[in-house]
Amino acid sequence: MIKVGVVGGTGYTGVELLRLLALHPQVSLTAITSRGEAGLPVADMFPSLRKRVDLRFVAPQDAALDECDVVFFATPNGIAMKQAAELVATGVRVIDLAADFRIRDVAEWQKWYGMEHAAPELVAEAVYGLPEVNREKIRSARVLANPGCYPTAVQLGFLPLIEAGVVDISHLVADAKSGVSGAGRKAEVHALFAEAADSFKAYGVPGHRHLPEIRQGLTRAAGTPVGLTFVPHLTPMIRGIHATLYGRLNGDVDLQALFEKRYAGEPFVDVLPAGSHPETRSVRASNLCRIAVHRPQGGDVVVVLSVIDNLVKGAAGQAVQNMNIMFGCEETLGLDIVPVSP
Ligand SMILES: NC(=O)C1=CN([C@@H]2O[C@H](COP(=O)(O)OP(=O)(O)OC[C@H]3O[C@@H](n4cnc5c(N)ncnc54)[C@H](OP(=O)(O)O)[C@@H]3O)[C@@H](O)[C@H]2O)C=CC1
Ligand SMILES: CC(=O)N[C@@H](CCC(=O)OP(=O)(O)O)C(=O)O
Repeated sequence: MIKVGVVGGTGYTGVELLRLLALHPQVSLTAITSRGEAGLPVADMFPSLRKRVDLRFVAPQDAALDECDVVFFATPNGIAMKQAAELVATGVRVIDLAADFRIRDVAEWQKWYGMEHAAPELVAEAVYGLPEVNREKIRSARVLANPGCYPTAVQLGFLPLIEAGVVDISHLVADAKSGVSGAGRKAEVHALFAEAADSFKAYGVPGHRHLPEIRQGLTRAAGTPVGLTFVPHLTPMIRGIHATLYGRLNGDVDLQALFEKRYAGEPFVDVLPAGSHPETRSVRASNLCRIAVHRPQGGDVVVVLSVIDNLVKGAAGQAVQNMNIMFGCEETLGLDIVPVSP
């Protein structure tokens, strides 16, 4: 059994991790932390976990974390980088759902995240956990940087085009919409029902912190820097990301065959039949990314539609997928979920 700790068990990605891990046949949940709720039974805060999770919250520095095989950090940016080195030194593997280890250029990370990095030496060894790209490196990772939610949807949509060299990489456009749970469980005015419901808005147009992460992944695939415009939007749904991606084609190519071939054998990427329009509800609560590719009017613009559940393939599900790879489990273990609909 894999002994698992979760730092940040009271947040949205934390409780999503618990939902998935509670039924994972190879996992023994060992420590779940909260700063304010230490001592409280987890199921008292989340009745959905009654009779599934039989632990009480402990403090984030509790010694029980040292006894784990792997610790997930479902915490705000800047927390895992302070605790990871100590855990890794005692043989505990770390999976960070935040962004502390995602950007290889530490100066670039510090610019976007507005803080000094506490463990630059771990950034150098950390593995970026997008299994569809990095599966082999993930197996032996001691520090795993779980990708961001928008970066997951956008990279999976663009990668087949970039890897095949069929798109103009200097003018890529990613127009992405997220549900409100993307902002986390902490109280914030813009996420209040009366602010976010029955309304729709873009944000972060001059520059969102996921831009350097997406650019890093696409540049690696292209082998040369890409030009990307990324515009996130907040949409009044709870879960889900819908990314609409645009690029100019270099020549004639069978786009449907290209995408089907790239993701053949990938358990969590579903390339839909030609002409499809995926809905976020078709992946709700599952670890799937569903993709459709279009070439409107037979012109030279390709439009890719990519949908995920931000809390699952965009966070906790991908983190469990990475844990499965790191510990030699079947990659789909605990993640074989039929999406909830409606
Ligand atoms: N929501 C989403 O869709 C996605 C989120 N992420 C990333 O995952 C991380 C968690 O996000 P999310 O679950 O939404 O956030 P929440 O705000 O919902 O939860 C944050 C959690 O972190 C804990 N926490 C806060 N500060 C500290 C601290 N100083 N030390 C230890 N624990 C702390 C809180 O617990 P307590 O206060 O009880 O200690 C809480 O459990 C973030 O980095 C986020 O950017 C990544 C992809 C998608
Ligand atoms: C809707 C919303 O607010 N989304 C968040 C992004 C989601 C997230 O948590 O960011 P990471 O994946 O980097 O951790 C935002 O734009 O800040």
